[in-house]
Amino acid sequence: MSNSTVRAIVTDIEGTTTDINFVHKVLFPYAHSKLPDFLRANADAPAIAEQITAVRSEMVDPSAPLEAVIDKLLHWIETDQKVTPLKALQGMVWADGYQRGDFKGHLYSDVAPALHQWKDSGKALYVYSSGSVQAQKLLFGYSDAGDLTPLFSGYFDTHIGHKREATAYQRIVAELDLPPAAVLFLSDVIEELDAAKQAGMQTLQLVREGTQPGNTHACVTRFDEIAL
Ligand SMILES: CSCCC(=O)C(=O)COP(=O)(O)O
Ligand SMILES: [Mg+2]
Repeated sequence: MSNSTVRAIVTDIEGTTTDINFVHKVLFPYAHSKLPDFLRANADAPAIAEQITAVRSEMVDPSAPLEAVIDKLLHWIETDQKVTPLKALQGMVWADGYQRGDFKGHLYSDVAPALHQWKDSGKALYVYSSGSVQAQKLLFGYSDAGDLTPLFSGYFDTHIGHKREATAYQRIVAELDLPPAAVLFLSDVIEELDAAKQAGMQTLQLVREGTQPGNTHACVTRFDEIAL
């Protein structure tokens, strides 16, 4: 694929830059095991109390005890719910894991060279993931290709909207202050690509191992197949 009209690239993480197995078999189990004690120890810290309040607002009983809040969060992890307060708390717990060297952020081997090349050729790079902005910065900051955060001009999470809704992409494009057609969105998930296309963005599906290709968006299997 060759396209010189692209001025900015917005990339998804899970299934696009990063193996789904890293997210589901390393990050989610780590959060599942550490979150209960993290919350018990830090529930009164303002940044954490704010997220606990946000979880309670999603529960039938808004004054549910902390242990019920923990059970709710563990259920959301087990069922891969993209709920904003869960994502914020996961980011806080993963910070400790990255800093201790328990794991590094997985990137497919083609990702870092392509990001460097696109940045060097004047493209602005952004991330849009359901993981919190903190979690995104950690994954790219402690990645197995080194600290890639200087390459990115910005990060978006579910505070801007949900990834299957066109309004989220309209807001992203407005923040980038570019025409939608000058922005390329990369993802493995057809519903996300459909929403981005509805907002006027260019789209490209990453078909990594195990991804089902669709037929409504152009596809590549690796970042080095994308010539911009
Ligand atoms: C930012 S790393 C953790 C990813 C995550 O929590 C997640 O739910 C994956 O979401 P994505 O939008 O990247 O598919
Ligand atoms: Mg994805």
